[in-house]
Amino acid sequence: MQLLIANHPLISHKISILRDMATPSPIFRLLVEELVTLLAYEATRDVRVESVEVQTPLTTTKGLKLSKPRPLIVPVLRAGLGMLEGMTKLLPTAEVGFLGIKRNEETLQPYTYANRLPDQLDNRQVFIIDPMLATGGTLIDSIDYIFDRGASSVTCVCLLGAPEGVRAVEEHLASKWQGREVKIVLGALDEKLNEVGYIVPGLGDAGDRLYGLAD
Ligand SMILES: O=P(O)(O)OC[C@H]1O[C@H](OP(=O)(O)OP(=O)(O)O)[C@H](O)[C@@H]1O
Ligand SMILES: O=c1cc[nH]c(=O)[nH]1
Ligand SMILES: [Mg+2]
Repeated sequence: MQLLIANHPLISHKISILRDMATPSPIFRLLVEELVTLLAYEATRDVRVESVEVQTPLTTTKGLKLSKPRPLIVPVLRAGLGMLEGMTKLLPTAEVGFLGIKRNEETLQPYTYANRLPDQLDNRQVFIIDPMLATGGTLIDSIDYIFDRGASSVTCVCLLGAPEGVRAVEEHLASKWQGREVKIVLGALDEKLNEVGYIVPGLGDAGDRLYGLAD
């Protein structure tokens, strides 16, 4: 597993505003979208491409285009939906599949309430988007759904991660999916989880910050 933590002043600046509890939902949504576009630049570095010949007004030259099968973007509902627009801006030809996963706030166990993924993902490059990687349970289940369908690689784009969650994902991959290609791109690696499974310093509940209270 490859872990990539963005180290860029613009990203840190935008994340600091997200962390601020006074930032209202409309600004929060805008910043999430901007951040995803910045992180997606790094996350898509290994996207598969093939050569094409391009006719410019002056000559023909070699260029690149995204290979088929097209990449698949999977936002994990609800909070991951806030990252979809930013991601499709960079990968406009990608397909989109959906996973609805909510963790039980007492047990911290994830529960899947929606799954609209293609049955077959053979040889597909998949991008999971979810702002928060806390205990890692949600990401582990998401990765399992995708590798069970035959995908060749998974890149996870998250805004904030906790060391405990990154470790849990790494251990799971080593025990179940050794040799599969997984990259995690984080806007920031935070300090720890608190006693109720929230990322510290974090930004609170990403779904609530994006869309208001729904629990
Ligand atoms: O790493 P974990 O401990 O599994 O926690 C991370 C999950 O928690 C949040 O979703 P939540 O369950 O709050 O659902 P929501 O997006 O509907 O608010 C977040 O968007 C992740 O999906
Ligand atoms: O800090 C956290 C942890 C899980 N989910 C969130 O939205 N925030
Ligand atoms: Mg939530």
